Amino acid sequence: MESKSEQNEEWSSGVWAHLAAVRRQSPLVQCITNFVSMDLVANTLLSAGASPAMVHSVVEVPDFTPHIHALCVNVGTLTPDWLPSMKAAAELASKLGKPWVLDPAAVSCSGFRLNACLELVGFEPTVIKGNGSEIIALSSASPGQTKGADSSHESTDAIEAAKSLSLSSGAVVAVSGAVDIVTDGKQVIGVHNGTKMMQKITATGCSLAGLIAAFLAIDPLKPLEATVSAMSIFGIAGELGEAMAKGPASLRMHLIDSLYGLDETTVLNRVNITRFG
Ligand SMILES: Nc1ncnc2c1ncn2[C@@H]1O[C@H](COP(=O)(O)OP(=O)(O)OP(=O)(O)O)[C@@H](O)[C@H]1O
Ligand SMILES: Cc1ncsc1CCO
Ligand SMILES: [Mg+2]
Repeated sequence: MESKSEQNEEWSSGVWAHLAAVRRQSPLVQCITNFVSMDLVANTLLSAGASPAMVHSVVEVPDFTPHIHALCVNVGTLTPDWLPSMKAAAELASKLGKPWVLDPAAVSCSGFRLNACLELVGFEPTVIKGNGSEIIALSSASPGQTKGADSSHESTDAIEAAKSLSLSSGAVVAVSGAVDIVTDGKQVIGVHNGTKMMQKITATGCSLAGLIAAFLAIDPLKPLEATVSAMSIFGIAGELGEAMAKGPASLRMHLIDSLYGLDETTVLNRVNITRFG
């Protein structure tokens, strides 16, 4: 049986290899994301070495989506006129075998949003990334209590919901929080990187979903590993950023700078990943 630190060492080299591949290959990531998050998602992707494109219109999907390497769909500010482009892009990405991420942001806000997310799950996302409350609501297909975009659950409260959603949808399910949880329905991995203050910057979860899409683009056959790597890298950037920050606004800036400047030694030293169960 491998020790915890041996397991962590194995993960670390994979995490660095994934970031290096994103920087080398600069995958094109189409993002249909909410108004709050567009800027931070795009800047996160650029700092990681990927190429973001916020292409939203349904009329552009047939021309553009065939050229992308991955797609991220986020329903955070959903209105009825946005849903057709999300569905069209998701359907085409799936048909063309391109990885895509669904972020069911604030899914509990309304029946409209919950139904939209359930429809999008039908287009077979590669990864579903939400916070604890979002994953619990989507997994049970019932809204429960809502705090809007914020979570009222710990990510670890959502482990069973995440496993069940993964088995029913075929997607890898990622739950962000103090410990980021990633599961394919069988394995459950915990990523312990990150810092509490990241919750105080709006759209860090949305940016993480975009980053996961970039990591899927460079390792599409290993969605669990690519997702774990993206979560660890984003968390490490947050940890380094916090050391320079005075509060959330400067953490936002330092997080982006830290992501841009990450080197191999820092990544290998800071990755903190364990298996659950
Ligand atoms: N208590 C915590 N300790 C460490 N890291 C945290 C903590 N809470 C959140 N994070 C990190 O913050 C990032 C965003 O996660 P969070 O769960 O807040 O997303 P979210 O609710 O979807 O955010 P948003 O909807 O604003 O985009 C993740 O990288 C996560 O690991
Ligand atoms: C604050 C907020 N409201 C809808 S989406 C969003 C960004 C974080 O999900
Ligand atoms: Mg979110």
